[in-house]
Order: sequence, then C-alpha cells, then structure tokens
Amino acid sequence: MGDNGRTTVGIVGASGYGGVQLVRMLCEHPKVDLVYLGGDSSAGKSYGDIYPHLAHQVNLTVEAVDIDTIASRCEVVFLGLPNGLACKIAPQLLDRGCLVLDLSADYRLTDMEVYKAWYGSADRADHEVLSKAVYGLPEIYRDRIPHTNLIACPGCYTTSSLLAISPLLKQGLIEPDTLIVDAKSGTSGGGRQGKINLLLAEADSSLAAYGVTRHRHTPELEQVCSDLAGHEVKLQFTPHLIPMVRGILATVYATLRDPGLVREDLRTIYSVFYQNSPWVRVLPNGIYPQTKWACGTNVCYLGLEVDARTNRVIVMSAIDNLIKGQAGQAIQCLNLLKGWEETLGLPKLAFYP
Ligand SMILES: NC(=O)C1=CN([C@@H]2O[C@H](COP(=O)(O)OP(=O)(O)OC[C@H]3O[C@@H](n4cnc5c(N)ncnc54)[C@H](OP(=O)(O)O)[C@@H]3O)[C@@H](O)[C@H]2O)C=CC1
Ligand SMILES: CC(=O)N[C@@H](CCC(=O)OP(=O)(O)O)C(=O)O
Repeated sequence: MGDNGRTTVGIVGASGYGGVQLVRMLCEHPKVDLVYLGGDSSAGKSYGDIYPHLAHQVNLTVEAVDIDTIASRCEVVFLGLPNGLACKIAPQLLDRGCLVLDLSADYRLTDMEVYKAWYGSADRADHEVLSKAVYGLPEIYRDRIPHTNLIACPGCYTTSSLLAISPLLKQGLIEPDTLIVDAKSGTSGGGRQGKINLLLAEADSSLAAYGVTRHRHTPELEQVCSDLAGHEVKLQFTPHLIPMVRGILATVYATLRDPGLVREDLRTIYSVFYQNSPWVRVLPNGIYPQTKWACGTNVCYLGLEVDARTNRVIVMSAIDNLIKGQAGQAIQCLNLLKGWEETLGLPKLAFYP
C-alpha cells in the first residue's frame, strides 16, 4: 500500500490491448495508484509516446521486467502477456507477496494434461501455484475470489458464453451435451501483435469461422460447464472473426429438458440468477443484445428466446472483449479481492449512439 493508503498497482504487458484498457480504467479507479508499467519491445519508451492520447494522464516509462523492482513497488500486478509467459513470473511475484491477476490462459485449466493437449506446451513446474489459482468469473465464483492471491482471468469467448450458459446448467434446464456455442469476435480479440488475418485488408468485408472443433476456449468452457453441471460436459464451440474492432456476440443453443418452459419462465430464472451481479443485464423479452451497447463497458447483455417448435433455448450474450472479456473483468476481480464495491472504477455506459 502506498503512503496515501491507496493500493499500488502495476501492469506487465502495458502496451498491449489489454494493458492499455487496464491503464485507462486504473487511472480513474478511486482506490489505486498505477506505479509500474512493464513490457518487452516497448521497454524504455514513455507510455505517452506509445499512446499519445494518454500522455496527459500517465507519466510513466515502460520498464523491462524485473521481479524485484515490480515487487518492491506493487501490491497488485496485472499480467497482460501472451500465453506461456505468466507462468514464468507469477510464482516469483507471489513468493514476494504480490496479488497477481493473470489475463492469459496459463492458470485457467486445472488439469495440466488438458492444458498440454490444447496449448501444446512443455512441462511446467508450477503445479502447486496452479492449484491455488481461482478462475476469475465473478458471477460464478464470486465467493472464491477473495480467498486467493492468484486470479486466472477467463478468456473473452468463455466469459460471454459462460454468462449465457450458467443458469441453464446450474438449474438443470437443458440436456448438457446438446450445447452449441456460436460466437463472433472483433479483431482486437487477437491482440496488438501483427497477425496477417487481423489486417484490415484481410478481415474487412468478410466473415469466417476458425479453430472449428479445436479452439483453445473449448476445454475452458467444458471445465466450467462440467463444474456447474456436476458431471462431465462436452460441447461444440465455433468462433468467427467478424470485421469490427471490439465486441463479442455469443449465441448459445441447447435442448430443453422441459418442453413446457416458455420465454417468460426463462427470463425470471435468469433475473433471479443474476440479481446480485451488477454487470449482467437480462434484456426484456424479444430484445436481443447488440455488441455496440457493451462497447467500452464492463456490461454483459443477455437476450433469451425459446423455440417451442424445436424445443430449444437460444441465449445471446454481448460483451466488449477487451473490458468484460479481459481488462474490466480483471479489475472487477481486484475489487472483490480487496473487498471493495464490485463496480468500482469500471465503465457502465457505452460510447456509441
Ligand atoms: N485481446 C483480447 O480480447 C483478450 C486477450 N486475452 C489474453 O490476454 C493476454 C494479453 O492479450 P492482449 O492484450 O490482446 O495482448 P497484446 O498482444 O495486445 O499485448 C501483449 C503484451 O505482452 C507484452 N509482452 C510480450 N512478450 C513479453 C515479454 N517477453 N516480456 C514482457 N512483456 C511481453 C507486449 O509488450 P511489448 O509491446 O513491450 O513487446 C505487450 O504489451 C493474452 O494472454 C491474451 O490471450 C484474454 C481475453 C481477451
Ligand atoms: C479474434 C481472436 O483471435 N481471438 C482470440 C481470443 C482471445 C482470447 O481470449 O484469448 P486467450 O484465451 O488466449 O486469452 C483467439 O481466438 O485466439
């Protein structure tokens, strides 16, 4: 804690898309002071040179990663790094007493064999650390979050999909193995590092699926769904890249157990399920969410429908992948870790018309 009683916070991976969203929100957060920014190729640069529009607010230079420096300055550290790097530095930060919020996939999967199968990574030595990590989806694991010092923040597709699915599984409303998740993401979901498929010339005016049957968020979804259902669940997840920058729309389909369930029942069930979740809005009947409503906010909008003809439920979920799907959710978890209001320092109003 700083001399002024505020919590000192650092970000490793500050130049990335998640990093810059963290900077934007943490600068406005009433309980924290942003004191450290770390990176690799951006080390040595003033943050205002990387993001000139933030120069008047952030007077920090990005530094090369040095654990002792970070731990000497920061009580809390956000890691916005590519997969496979957080597990190399989180254990050392935890040893030095920092609270760590990891935005990557390194600590999300509880079974290391599943992790290896989907991420193809070599053996890791941090099994004990992994066993202490809590999956940072507050709407499902709110009670667990304050009891750890390592949060594994969920992926963006998983956040939007799981908020749509959870009431269905928790209340036993569907046949779990009929779950299908069809999701569309904006290009910022792929990060700021240059990738050819994310170039405007490649992504513009085109819509395509990718990672069909093998996207890394499949085991993450199945892990949480199995936990909610109380038995192993397998589902179909198909992501798509859509020509817009921010936002995810996940549409979930499943067969209902009770053919008599109607849309109004579903709305009541969802409203009760999320009554203590300030970042989830269950929309009125017949209203379907648009990604632009969530853009720039930590809100997840849910739209519900039942097709009596096919006996299927359809749930649509819209979030901003960089906020509720990443940086905002990490700050929501920090608020819970510290016992602060869950909404503190987080944006709720979209900037689109
Ligand atoms: N984008 C999204 O919608 C979401 C992303 N995620 C996950 O969050 C994490 C961050 O994603 P995102 O913000 O998109 O990533 P970006 O590609 O935009 O940024 C990556 C950051 O990591 C830094 N970095 C890379 N290598 C090193 C290193 N060896 N040492 C120190 N810093 C390094 C880069 O720093 P520098 O520029 O200095 O090299 C950069 O700041 C990823 O694991 C991603 O999978 C999770 C949910 C949603
Ligand atoms: C559009 C796009 O490329 N999206 C990314 C998902 C980003 C994300 O949440 O990734 P992590 O699970 O690695 O954190 C992808 O499909 O890999």
